[in-house]
Amino acid sequence: MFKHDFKRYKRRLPPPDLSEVIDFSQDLCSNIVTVRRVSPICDGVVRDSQLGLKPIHEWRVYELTNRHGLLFIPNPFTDLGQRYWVCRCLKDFTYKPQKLNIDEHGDLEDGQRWWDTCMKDTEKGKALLQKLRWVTLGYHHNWDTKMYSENSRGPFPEDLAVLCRYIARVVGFDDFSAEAAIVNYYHMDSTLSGHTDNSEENKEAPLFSFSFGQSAVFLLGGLGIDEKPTAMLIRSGDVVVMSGMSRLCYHGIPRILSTEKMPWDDVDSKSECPQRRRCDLSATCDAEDCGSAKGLRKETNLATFPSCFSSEIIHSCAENCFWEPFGNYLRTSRINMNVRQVLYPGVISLHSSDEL
Ligand SMILES: O=C(O)CCC(=O)C(=O)O
Ligand SMILES: [Fe+2]
Repeated sequence: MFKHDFKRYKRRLPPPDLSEVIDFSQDLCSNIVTVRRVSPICDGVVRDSQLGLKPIHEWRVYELTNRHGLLFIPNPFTDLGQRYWVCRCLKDFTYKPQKLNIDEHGDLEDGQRWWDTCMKDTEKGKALLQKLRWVTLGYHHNWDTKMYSENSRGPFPEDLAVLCRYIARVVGFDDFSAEAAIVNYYHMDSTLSGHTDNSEENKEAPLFSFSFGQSAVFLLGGLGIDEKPTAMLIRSGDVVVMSGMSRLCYHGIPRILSTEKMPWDDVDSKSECPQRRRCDLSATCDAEDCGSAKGLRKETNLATFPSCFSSEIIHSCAENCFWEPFGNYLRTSRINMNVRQVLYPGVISLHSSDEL
């Protein structure tokens, strides 16, 4: 059943019927029996820092009633918050010590950075932009053995760990610790076939999935491959939490859907930077009417971000001329940050046999 639906949504011609795909951006009414609304926990979690997220009382949190523990939070991010993570995924998570799928291709010299090389406006740069498919952070996922190892563990970005810890507390998980992530980069024809994520020693901890850019059809099946999956539409900014029983369920992405309008397009269209120059990281655009300025600069108050967030990125990504290449990338791409806890609470390393 999973494979059958996967093929149906993947099909190009005739295009699939999307009427059964749950769209959480609509106010869901009670005729969708498979979804219930749950309350985010504000008490004790509210703090001055908003981390590029909307205030918690504005969040909606849904749970699938047929797959307990599958939580869906339609875009809790501010526009600046989304831009921040997109810049981190494209500019900062894409060089050593992170692992990239293109590491073995020999396209990048030692020390050369993927995003900088892609932005050089050369044929090679353009081709390289399309080649990046995944990056691993923290404990690097080994695609062959499907095992993590102490020998293949890098630092986990503190800002991403803080974001996950915050969202985890709002949905009732007090001791989540982000230790591994796969960042997936999809183009319009990309798919991710049905799989379960069970490489983690601790399979009880939830998994957090953040998506930016083009939309996607997300299928969540049962523990086995034969159950009919539930189809959900994931839009830019949406957060999916796989916890409880849903943590080990089959899931996959049969289709990327092109989205006419991105959350930040309103800001963009009103506000092309008149200087048409790229603000570099060390200088924010000083053009008075750089449109970015109006809506997004207001959000760059560093008091609302913990110090582990990059203040350079916070300030730069509010500027449209800095943001432009990132926004362009997203017009035909989707980015998904898939974050897992690997170890049980209180455990500091894996007890794998290769360490003994
Ligand atoms: O792209 C997604 O939404 C899902 C990615 C995923 O399932 C994974 O990385 O294991
Ligand atoms: Fe997965």
